[in-house]
Amino acid sequence: MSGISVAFGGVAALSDVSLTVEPGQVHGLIGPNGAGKTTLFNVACGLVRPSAGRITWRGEELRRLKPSQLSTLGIARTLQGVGLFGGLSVLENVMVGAHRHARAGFVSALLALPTADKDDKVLRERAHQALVELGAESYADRYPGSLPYPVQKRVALARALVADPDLLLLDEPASGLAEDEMHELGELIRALSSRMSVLLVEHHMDLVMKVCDRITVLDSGEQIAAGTPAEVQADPKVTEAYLGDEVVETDAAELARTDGGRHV
Ligand SMILES: Nc1ncnc2c1ncn2[C@@H]1O[C@H](COP(=O)(O)OP(=O)(O)OP(=O)(O)O)[C@@H](O)[C@H]1O
Repeated sequence: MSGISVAFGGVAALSDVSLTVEPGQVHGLIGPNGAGKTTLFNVACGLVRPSAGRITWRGEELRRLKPSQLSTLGIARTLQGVGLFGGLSVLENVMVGAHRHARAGFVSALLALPTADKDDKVLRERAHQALVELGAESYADRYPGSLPYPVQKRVALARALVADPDLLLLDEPASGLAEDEMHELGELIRALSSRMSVLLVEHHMDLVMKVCDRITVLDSGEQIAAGTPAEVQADPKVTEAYLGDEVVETDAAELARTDGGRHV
């Protein structure tokens, strides 16, 4: 993505931001609250159309990118909300992510032609493998609503992985996870980078520093730093941006205490 700008109702959410995810690398996108991370992530998913800038994928410019194009482009994503289908089993949810590997079209599936049957078997097998990779195969027949949040997150990740993407977009995959689950997630993301590139939006700094090859830092819609984890950590502009954020959070916590926490 280069020179990306986005404005919501005249207010700039992103100004001239550029970011390249290199093949086989994990690229972190960080910044304090309201920095513009989700907005940039949504631009990459085709959910938000930038007012300026270019999105290029494998050397070709993607004009008017739509979320529905992602799977054909070899791009998969997980969103902040888990977004599983409540009426489908875990296995079926994951199968939805694998549909780009189906050879039969919608019509033959509808008419239950033999190709569709064969496809169904292949997709089931792929989905099962993805669940095994995420250690969630024992939940295959359960429904998402009955599962703990961390398991739902794994299923959502399995659904993204089953498409065998070249680029995986992850928006806050560690939110709501316990320390050991976060550690496992870190190992998994590192392992994934041998077969795909990853763009990771994440608040947990330990995780970001551990798994990313490169990091872009946003603050108030502007790119304030980019580089390796060590370079970014040593950048005074980054420390300053986060300090401001902590002061705001401390104020909020203080307010909650003095107000008995009723309004915060
Ligand atoms: N749909 C929208 N309409 C109006 N303003 C928006 C919209 N989405 C985001 N914004 C504004 O754009 C700015 C960037 O928001 P964004 O959610 O991208 O930041 P973020 O870095 O992801 O924040 P957080 O870490 O809190 O999730 C904020 O000022 C936010 O209020």
